[in-house]
Amino acid sequence: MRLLQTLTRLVFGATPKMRRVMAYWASTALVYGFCLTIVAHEQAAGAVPASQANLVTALGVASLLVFYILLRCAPRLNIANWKLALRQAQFAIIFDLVLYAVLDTLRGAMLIGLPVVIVFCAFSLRPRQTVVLSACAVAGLAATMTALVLSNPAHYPLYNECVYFALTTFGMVSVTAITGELHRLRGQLVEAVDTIRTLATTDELTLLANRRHMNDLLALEQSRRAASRQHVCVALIDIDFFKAINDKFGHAAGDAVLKSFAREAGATLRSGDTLARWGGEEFLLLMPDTRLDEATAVIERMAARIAAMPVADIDPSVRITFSAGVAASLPLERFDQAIHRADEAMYRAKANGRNCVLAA
Ligand SMILES: Nc1nc2c(ncn2[C@@H]2O[C@H](COP(=O)(O)OP(=O)(O)OP(=O)(O)O)[C@@H](O)[C@H]2O)c(=O)[nH]1
Repeated sequence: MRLLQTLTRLVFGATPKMRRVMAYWASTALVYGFCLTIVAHEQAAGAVPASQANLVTALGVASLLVFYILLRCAPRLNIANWKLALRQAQFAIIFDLVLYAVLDTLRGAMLIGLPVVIVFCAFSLRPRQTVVLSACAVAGLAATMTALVLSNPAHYPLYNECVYFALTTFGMVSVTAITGELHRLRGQLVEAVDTIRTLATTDELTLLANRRHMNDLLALEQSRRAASRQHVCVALIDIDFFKAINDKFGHAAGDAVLKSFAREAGATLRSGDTLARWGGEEFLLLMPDTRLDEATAVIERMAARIAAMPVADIDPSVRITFSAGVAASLPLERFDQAIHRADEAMYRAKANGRNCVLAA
């Protein structure tokens, strides 16, 4: 079982992205394999000369190997995915047309290969690139068919080739239009997922992380620190006399205070810290890799900045202060226990006259 896993990782790569790319390559290999089986069948039936059959077989196998190596090495060689997809598609179209010219009774089967190539490009090329690729494929088909009709009109009747050409062109136009639509819908889906992610993780008023997102971050931090055993601190921060601000200046002014608080408090934090709106005028601060004395210093610095913060809509003489409780999360302790101790410290800070930071 482990040997199979190692082999799979070796052949198809370790990352999900690489495995998806290799799954596309494997599908292409299947299609090539099918076409080369037809070539072998026609060679055995004497309809295709051995020299031509061997040449296209060697070309098909070599291209599969070259693209396999390029796709596997693309991240290291810094080659963009779409560039390789485009090259693969261009080669597949030429190979398909060569097979159409080389094969005899089953050559009509090759026509379905052209729309298949366009479908394969649906998620890697831009609509304009796909349109140009389709147009080139149709032009190539027209040139191949013309050459065949001119070289041997008895074997390649003009009427038959025209019917094949018209139907294939119709198929190509339809598939190209559908891939364009798919591309547009995919763009909309990516945007919608982004919006949903933002709505699900951000507090609408303050634009800080919301409580749900903070709970996810705490769970993530819990598993991370289980391995690292580093110091982590949490702090609960509650704005003082917030009800009085609402009552005196109105709810909109209260909202402005919350927004200003979030902006100014966020500006005092280090890159690894996360401040979330935990409830109405209460905030939870998560400080990874931080000792208790460092955490207390961070919050005191924040208090000084908040006290100096001007807020639109309220009397400039009113200073905003907060009370905070900070706790170090003990090794192997769940975060909710540390948050509970920070909460108790915060209530003591309130009872002590507010506008202070107390460690649990
Ligand atoms: N403007 C505004 N007010 C809010 C929001 N969420 C909660 N509040 C108000 O915040 C106030 C909190 O009041 P209290 O819990 O009594 O706390 P406080 O007045 O700050 O008193 P202490 O915490 O003891 O200093 C309540 O009046 C809530 O209605 C909000 O999003 N916007």
